[in-house]
Parts: sequence; C-alpha cells; structure tokens
Amino acid sequence: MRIDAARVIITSPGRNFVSVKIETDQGVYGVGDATLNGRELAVASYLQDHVLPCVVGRDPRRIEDIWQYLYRGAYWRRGPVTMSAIAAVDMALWDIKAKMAGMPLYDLLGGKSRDGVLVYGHANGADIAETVDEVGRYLGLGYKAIRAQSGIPGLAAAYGVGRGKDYYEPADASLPSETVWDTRKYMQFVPGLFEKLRETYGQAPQLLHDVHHRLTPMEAARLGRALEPYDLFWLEDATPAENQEAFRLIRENTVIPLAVGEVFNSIWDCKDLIQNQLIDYIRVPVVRAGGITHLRRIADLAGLHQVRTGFHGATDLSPVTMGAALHFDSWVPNFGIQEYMRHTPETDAVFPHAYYFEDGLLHPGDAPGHGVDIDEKEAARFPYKPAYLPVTRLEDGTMWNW
Ligand SMILES: O=C(O)C(=O)C[C@H](O)[C@H](O)CO
Ligand SMILES: [Mg+2]
Repeated sequence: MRIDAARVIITSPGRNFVSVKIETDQGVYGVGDATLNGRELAVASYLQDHVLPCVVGRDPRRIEDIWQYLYRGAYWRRGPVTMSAIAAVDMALWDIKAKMAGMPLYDLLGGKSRDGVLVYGHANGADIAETVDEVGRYLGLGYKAIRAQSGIPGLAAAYGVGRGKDYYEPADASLPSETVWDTRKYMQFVPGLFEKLRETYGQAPQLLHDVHHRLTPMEAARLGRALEPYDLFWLEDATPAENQEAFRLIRENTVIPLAVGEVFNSIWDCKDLIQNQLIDYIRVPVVRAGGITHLRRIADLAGLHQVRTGFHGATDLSPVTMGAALHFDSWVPNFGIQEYMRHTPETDAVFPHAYYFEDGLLHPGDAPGHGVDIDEKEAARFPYKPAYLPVTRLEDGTMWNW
C-alpha cells in the first residue's frame, strides 16, 4: 500500500482552517487538521513545501515510522508549526488505518472506556447578570459543565467574552486588535461571579474558568484560594507555563484543580508538570502535539500520575480535530472532560461529521475512521482571509499576555 497524493486544503467558512488530505493507491483517503490560529500559512507552507513531498510514496500503514521520520528527520524538533503539521499527517494516517480496518478509530485505539464524552460549553456575558443568564441557557441545552467568563467593570474587553451568543471567534481582524488588561480589577471581580452562579444554580453544575495566562504565579494562587468555596471543576491557564516550575508556587498555596496545556506542543512541555503532580488536567489537543501518536504518550504519562485529559476544543480546532479528539476521549482511561465550542453551520457543511451532542455528552459516532470528512467543493467557496488573535497591554501601555 502506498500514499499516492497528499495536499493542503485551506478554507475559511467564517474562520480559517488548514487541512491535509492523504490519498492512497487503494482508494482510501484520510483527513487531518493543521490549523494554527493566526499563523495558518506558516503551517500550510511547512506541510506543502517540506512535509508532504516526503510522505508521498510511503506506506500509510507505518504510522509510527512516518511520525519518527517527520519528527527526527527534520533535525529541528518541536514548536507549534512543526508539531501541528506532523499532527495533520498523523490524524490522516490513523483515519486511513481505521477505515481500512472498517472500524471507528476508538476501536482501533483499544475500544470505548465510556458511553459518552462529557463536554463543557462556553457561557459569557457583558456582566454578571448576563453571564448568569447564559449559564442558565446552557443548562437548559443539557450541558452538565459550563465555562463562565464575564466582562469586567472598568475594562473595555475581557478574554472569552464575544459579541455573539453562540459563536465566539477571537481572531477577528486583519491586523491584531489591542485590548487593555488590569489584574486587580479582574481579581476583585471574578469571585463574585462564581458566588452568584452557585447562589443561583446550586452545587450540581460543573463550573470552569479560564484565566488565559494573565496572572503571575502568586496572583494565581490568591485567585485559586478565593475561588475554592465555589467548587470549580478547574482553573485554566492560571499563569504562563513556559516555566513549569511556576506551577509549584500555585500548587503549594491552593487546592483548586488546575488545567493547562492548550499551547503545548510535546510531552517535553508538560512532563515536569505531570510528574510532579502540579496540575490536574492536561489540555494539549490532537492538532497541537503531533497527533494521536504523540498524544497517546502524553496521556499515558499523565495517567501514571493521576492527571486527566481535558483537551482544548475552541472553534479554531477544526471539526477534524474534534472528531479525532472524541475517539481519543472515548478510549483514554484517564479522561476528564472535553471542551466544546460549536462551529458555525458553514463550517459544519465544509466538514461533514459523524459526531453529535446529546444530553451534555458528545458522541464520536460509529463511522469507520475518525468520522470527519472535508467537502472540497464547499471548502473552495471560502477563500483564506488573514485574521489575527488580539494582543493585550496593561493600562500604562506595557505588553501583556492576551
Ligand atoms: O478555548 C480556550 O480555552 C481558549 O483559551 C481559546 C484560545 O484563546 C483560542 O483557541 C486561541 O486561538
Ligand atoms: Mg484556554
């Protein structure tokens, strides 16, 4: 068996997606996601100019060998561009292997460990009252776990609070838009949001919150303590994690569950966090860290240390990543939760998929492979449109973490 053709497909049904389609001499093909929000064309070029020419002619059944070839063979290892490109090839190859076996991917990975995948949705509002209402709306839709983000008094924009209700897309401008951040205003405000949510909805709903890398370790520790009475499922990205040691200080000062990893690219970015049990949930998604092949290694290491998965699932991760993630989530023994931000109907039309939502859970469906296709005619209707993520400054103009 051999790979006959491999190509990149860029489409923008409301937002940009970079996909890979790998075709074989047996008529079976596989699809992978390589989207890196705001830096899409770098990955497209890495694939087109450097990766895909090395893949054509190889045996698609040799997934591990191709992974090692692309990782070791480049000499230049890791990083979001390289690892997203490898991930796309890897996802497509697992898709092919499962289709050849006539099995849904979860069966090939070892079979289902659960009946459905617990997901959390995103509730956001301009202020506490609106955010509380939004959480109520998500509960009404059947969600059992909800992330809550609110506008902050005195700040014009806050992370996670979009203009629309159902679809949030932060990459919104052809050059980065600028927002302003103030840590004290945020820290003084957020505990009140969760106090109100518990007062309104009681103890049953799982509540989550994303700090989006904005705090120092000590500030994160203080926020964690302040939020402890409200029994959060997790506090996410409390501080930037380039320095994994930073989490020790947070851990030593609060028992709030911690999640991190949506920007990580490999096991090396999280191995200290995991081995020292400095986090509770690892968020590295399939697309960011070399695909199923490498994510399995991260999940297994995490399992040894009772760290569970909670993969990133914002809309910049295409339905292909969502499909692959749901098969992985269905199998992985140390599953925690899956983020789920709904894609627009235009995106769903470009990527027909077998997965579906029911009663607060996502199900991967039983189609052979990862269950997500790409409709190339539909994709061609939406040309690439430059779109950047915003940047953030402190009130005095100092650059900060968005
Ligand atoms: O979904 C989340 O938790 C995020 O933090 C979303 C990110 O801001 C987004 O994926 C950036 O592209
Ligand atoms: Mg996040």
